[in-house]
Amino acid sequence: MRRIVNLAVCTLNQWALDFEGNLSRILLSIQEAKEAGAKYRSGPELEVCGYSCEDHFYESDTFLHSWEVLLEVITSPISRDMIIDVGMPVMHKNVAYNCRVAFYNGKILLIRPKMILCDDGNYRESRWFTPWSKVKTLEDYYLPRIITSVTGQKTVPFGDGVIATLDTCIGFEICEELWNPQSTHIELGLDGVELIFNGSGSYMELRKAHVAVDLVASASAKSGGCYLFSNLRGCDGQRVYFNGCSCIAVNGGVIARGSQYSLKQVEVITSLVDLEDIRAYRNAIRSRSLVASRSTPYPRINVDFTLSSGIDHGARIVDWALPSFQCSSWQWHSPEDEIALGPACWLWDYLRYSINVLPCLLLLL
Ligand SMILES: NC(=O)CC[C@H](N)C(=O)O
Repeated sequence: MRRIVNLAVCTLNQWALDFEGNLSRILLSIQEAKEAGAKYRSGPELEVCGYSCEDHFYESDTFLHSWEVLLEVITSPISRDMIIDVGMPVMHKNVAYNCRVAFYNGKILLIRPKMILCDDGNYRESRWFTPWSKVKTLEDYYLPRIITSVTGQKTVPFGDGVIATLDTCIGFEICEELWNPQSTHIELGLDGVELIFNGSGSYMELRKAHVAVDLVASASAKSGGCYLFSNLRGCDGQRVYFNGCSCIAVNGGVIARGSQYSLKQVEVITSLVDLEDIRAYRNAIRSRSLVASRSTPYPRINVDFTLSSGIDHGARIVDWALPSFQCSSWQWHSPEDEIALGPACWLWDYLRYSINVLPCLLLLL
C-alpha cells in the first residue's frame, strides 16, 4: 500500500520591506509548486516582509503591510486547493512574534509563533521578537479587519499546535528550533506528526551549509518522518548572505536539495513522499514506540483535505508504479569556491537592488 504526498519547499531571494517584490516571488513559488503537482507549499522565514527588517520590526506598518501581502496570497486563485504556509511577523496581545501562517482555500488554519529565537553571530532576533513559551497551547488570535472581511474568520488558533489533514499530520519548527538541543521536532515526531516544515533564515558562513543539511537529515533519522527545510537566498539588505540549500529528508536520508549559490530568485523543489515509508520506519523502532506512546498530545487543527494522491487501498490505486524515495547525492563546494561564490552573489544582489533604486534617487536630485 502506498500513500504518496507531493510536497514543495522554496528558496526565495527576498528583500527587507520590498513587500511587492516579496509578494510576487511568493506567488511565483506557489505557482511553480502547483505546476509540479504539490499539495503543500512552504517557504523561508519572514518571507513576507524580508528577514532583515531590523528596527522596522518596531513599526506597526511592517505588521500591517505583511497582513496586506498575506491577503493577496490567500485570495489569489493560484493558492486554491493546496495547504500553504508563509513566514511573517504577527503581533499578538501587543507582543511581536516571528510566525508561520498556514492557510487552505481562503481560511487561515493556524498561526505558529517561533519558540526558540536565535541570537548568535549576526542574529539578534530577541531584540525584535519574543519566543512563544506556552508549549502545546493555543490561544485565540483576533484577526485584523482586512482579513476578517475576506475570510469571514474573526479569530484563528495561535500557538504551539499542529494541523491534521484526513491522511496525515503536519507540524512546524522555525529555523533555530532545529539547531537547539531541545528541538521541537522531537516532541512533534513522538506525537505522530509525519511532516515537519521548517522555514529558515540561515546565512552563509564558511563550511556551514553541510551542518544545516546534516541537522535536517538527523531530525528525520532517530524518529523517522519527513523534514522539509526552506531557506532564504541572497543579500536582503543587511550584511549577511543567506545560503539557500533548501532540502527534503525522509527517515534520515536527504531526497532533494536546492542549490547553495545561485542567482535564481525563486527555486522550488518538490518530492514525492510515501507516508507508509514513515509509518513502517517508525513502527520498527520499538524504543521509539514506547516513548511515543507516553507523549502528551499537541492541539490539532482538523482540515477536511487529503494531501495524498490516489486511493489508499484496493486494486485501483494509481500510484503503484511510482518509485519509493531515493537519496540524492551532490558535491559540497570547496572552501575556495565558497569564498569566491558567497561574496560575489552578495555583491550581485546589492548591485541589482542599487540599480533599481538609482532612477528614484536621480529623480530626487
Ligand atoms: N534564523 C535562525 O533562527 C538561524 C538559526 C541557525 N543558528 C542558523 O544559523 O541557521
